[in-house]
Amino acid sequence: MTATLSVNLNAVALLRNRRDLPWPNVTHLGRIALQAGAAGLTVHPRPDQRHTRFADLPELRKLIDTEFPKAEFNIEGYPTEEFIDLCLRNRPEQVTLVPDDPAQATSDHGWDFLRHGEGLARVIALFKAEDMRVSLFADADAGAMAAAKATGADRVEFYTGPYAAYHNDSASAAKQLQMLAEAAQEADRLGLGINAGHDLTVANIPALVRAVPQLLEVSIGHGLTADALEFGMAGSVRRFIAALQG
Ligand SMILES: CC(=O)[C@@H](O)[C@H](O)COP(=O)(O)O
Ligand SMILES: NCC(=O)COP(=O)(O)O
Repeated sequence: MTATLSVNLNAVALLRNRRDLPWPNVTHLGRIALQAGAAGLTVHPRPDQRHTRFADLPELRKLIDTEFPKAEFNIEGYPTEEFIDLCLRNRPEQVTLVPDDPAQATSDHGWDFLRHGEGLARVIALFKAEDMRVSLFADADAGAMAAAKATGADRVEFYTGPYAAYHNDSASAAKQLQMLAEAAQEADRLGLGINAGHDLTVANIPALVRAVPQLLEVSIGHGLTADALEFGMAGSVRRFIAALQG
């Protein structure tokens, strides 16, 4: 089964925020992405609202509900009270919990499931009681998958930054792919669904989907937005979907 594409709109929002002007329109770029075949939209509203703003979320929820009822909304973030409230108010199909400090420039590691498992389990139970699927941002570590499963999460999202970083070093990339493949096999054995994301591109996706055939969903923002500056949002969504087909 081909992994689905969820387009992360953070980079579009960052461009919008440069001026006090309503363009580029985040909701309309999301509409174009869904019209072009994306299966869903992702945002990671950070506490400082540096890119995606809290006010963007109800607009994206309304877009999916009224124009693309089969699409999914995926909200990513660290489970503060503010984030939990944002999710309860905007009711995403999927919540992806990420262990980011507010000061971080971007997401750059997965959860320490042994250290944070109990707290995660409480938040996960809350979201699942509201019929939201929960995914946990995870490093490619097969040995951590049992602790991830014990939290009650539905899926893990493997952090693909370390793989993507070696775009000019095939031996190191191969090692990262092996770690991803082994972690995915263990997650699958335990009944965890498998997502992936961070720094994915048209160039590095085919090897990833070959190494991780269990992949259900990729969420892509930075590389797709950069691609869209050249090919347009609709063209880039089609390019990334083709890359997912291997
Ligand atoms: C969790 C992850 O890797 C990305 O989803 C995240 O959205 C990146 O955040 P920025 O867009 O703020 O870099
Ligand atoms: N979860 C990954 C995501 O949503 C987007 O990451 P990136 O493609 O902006 O690096």
